[in-house]
Amino acid sequence: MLRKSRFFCANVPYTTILGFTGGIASGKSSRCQHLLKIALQKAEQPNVSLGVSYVSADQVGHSMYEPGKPCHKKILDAFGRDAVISEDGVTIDRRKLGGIVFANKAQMDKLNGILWPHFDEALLTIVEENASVSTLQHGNRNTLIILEAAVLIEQGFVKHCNDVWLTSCSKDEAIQRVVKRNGLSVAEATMRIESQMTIEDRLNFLKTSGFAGSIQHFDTTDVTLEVGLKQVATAFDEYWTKKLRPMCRSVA
Ligand SMILES: CC(C)(COP(=O)(O)OP(=O)(O)OC[C@H]1O[C@@H](n2cnc3c(N)ncnc32)[C@H](O)[C@@H]1O)[C@@H](O)C(=O)NCCC(=O)NCCS
Ligand SMILES: Nc1ncnc2c1ncn2[C@@H]1O[C@H](COP(=O)(O)OP(=O)(O)OP(=O)(O)O)[C@@H](O)[C@H]1O
Repeated sequence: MLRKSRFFCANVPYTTILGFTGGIASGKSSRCQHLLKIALQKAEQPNVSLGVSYVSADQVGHSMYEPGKPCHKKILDAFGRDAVISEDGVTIDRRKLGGIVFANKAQMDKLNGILWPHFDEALLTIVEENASVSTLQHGNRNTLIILEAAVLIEQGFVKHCNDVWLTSCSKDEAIQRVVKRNGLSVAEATMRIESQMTIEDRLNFLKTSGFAGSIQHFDTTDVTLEVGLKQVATAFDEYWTKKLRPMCRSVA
């Protein structure tokens, strides 16, 4: 069962976190960027008091092991300095680290064991900062945070989300996209894809774990990017009309 979210920000109580998750190369980023654009357009309508922000859990994850941060030293100690250090001798080389962890589940578990205990705190801090800026600086009564996170469910941040949108595509399609985009071999791409939950497991978790929010799933296998983005716009129109618009009216 999902534990109750402890997300509560005293100054910014009207925050909606829309979690966006899905497998590698399933189309999250392109859809999130489109969602951000259309949500910002809605927020500009007359008599609407809404701030909109985008948070990338990937970027937050990277920032957690910048030089000087506690996880930097922990990763060097756990994986060996020579195995993961970049040419500058200071920063951790994500390509090297990714090569190790995506090839071996035990190594991935080791990395997650270092980072994930601090991930909630790191993400909540960014969410609260965005919500505070929206409310205190821009005077918005409500804030929508679009949170893109491949491991939203695995890591547990889903408990803080009001609603969850997901992308998926077939394994073959994902392999092709990763090979093309990341220049990896088919075997390497397959290992990355297999290191994550399947869409069936993700949907099953949401439906059986007590998650109370709405769920929207986009299968991107056989749709062009253009059609895929239109699907997102249509889904957001409904989300806007039914959920956000009623609570975002500005007070005269
Ligand atoms: C493994 C790392 C070094 C690879 O870095 P790299 O720059 O090559 O890739 P990037 O960060 O852009 O991730 C690419 C994709 O890999 C997948 N991925 C990343 N971390 C994980 C993970 N812990 N478990 C499963 N899949 C992951 C995601 O689909 C992500 O979109 C990096 O992703 C990392 O530090 N991951 C651990 C932190 C984490 O859990 N981040 C995910 C937040 S959603
Ligand atoms: N519907 C689609 N049809 C064809 N290609 C697509 C489609 N959606 C996304 N792509 C392509 O697949 C690749 C991955 O897309 P995107 O970066 O949006 O996925 P992602 O889920 O954020 O990936 P990752 O988590 O690995 O960063 C990109 O090269 C993108 O152009």
